[in-house]
Amino acid sequence: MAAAKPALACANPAATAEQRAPRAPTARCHPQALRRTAPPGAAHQQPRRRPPPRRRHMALATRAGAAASPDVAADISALNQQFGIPGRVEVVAGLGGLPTVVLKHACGASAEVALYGGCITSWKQASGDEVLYMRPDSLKALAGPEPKAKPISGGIPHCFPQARLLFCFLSCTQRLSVHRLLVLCFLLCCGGRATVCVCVCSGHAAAANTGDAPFEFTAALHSYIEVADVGEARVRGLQGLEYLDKTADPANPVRKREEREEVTFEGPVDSVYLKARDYVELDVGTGAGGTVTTNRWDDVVVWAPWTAMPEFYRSLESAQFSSPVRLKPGEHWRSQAEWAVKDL
Ligand SMILES: O=P(O)(O)OC[C@H]1O[C@@H](O)[C@H](O)[C@@H](O)[C@@H]1O
Repeated sequence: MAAAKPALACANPAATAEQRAPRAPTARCHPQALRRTAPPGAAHQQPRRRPPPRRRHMALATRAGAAASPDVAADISALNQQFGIPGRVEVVAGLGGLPTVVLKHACGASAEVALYGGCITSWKQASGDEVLYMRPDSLKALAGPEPKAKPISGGIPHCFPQARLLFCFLSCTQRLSVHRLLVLCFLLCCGGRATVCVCVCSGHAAAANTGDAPFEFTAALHSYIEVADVGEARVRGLQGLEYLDKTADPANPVRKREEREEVTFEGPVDSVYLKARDYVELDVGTGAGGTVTTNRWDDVVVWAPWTAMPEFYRSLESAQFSSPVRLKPGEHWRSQAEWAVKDL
């Protein structure tokens, strides 16, 4: 699994010494990304050995408000009888004190999911390196009083009508027997009904119309990926696609065709690539990067704000934007996105 490799650092043995060495800090680099840059040689180290995991699992139908109660621990323990996944799950007070589910795989990779919006707020590689970016302004907003007025911006928010402002329910568990990944399902009820499944390196989104009228929506997995060097970051896999350029005026996007093999960032970018391929990669500027493989998401959004603040992240999203999903009563929709960190 890609998660076993050092995050966002070049681990390609064939790379030159210059390519393998961490890049010198530049004024345009985000400090967090720099701290994560692997030291020379680290790319070849084996992930730290960890003690055998305790087998603990997650609660069925756990209410967000009860997430930290002793009952939850009991539920988790009971579920351990049912599933034999190599890892453990904990419910903690996460960002802004929000109830957050932590999934830890035996290989060392982990993910954190805030029940507020079902937002994935952290995804760490086996090496401990964080892949996702959390916006500092978002963290400040989360520290405010309830009810939350703003969604979490950062990590991987689930864009679905109203979903980012709702607390979700931890709904069920399942085991992927082939990959033996930890999987959690979060249930968001809003208009229709959406289920978001998260495992350590992939996500499923599903929606069902449980009402008695047709239901239409757009949706996205709005993944924020932190980059080490914005000047070196590039996205591949978009050449030849039509896209809506929303940079100048989001309400009146300009339709264009992408001629570049690699999309680079010299200023703000806000583009919706239409009918995109199911594989895109973001080279973060270290010779490695994040890849997204999708199933049944039509579009890809590349969004890079260019603010006065030194926020160097890129949002590479799987989206259903150009053709809204229309569900009749009783119908359902399902899609999948899988993220990985690879040498590119
Ligand atoms: O809601 P957030 O996380 O602040 O992100 C907003 C941005 O999300 C992007 O998906 C859109 O393309 C941008 O137009 C928009 O500004």
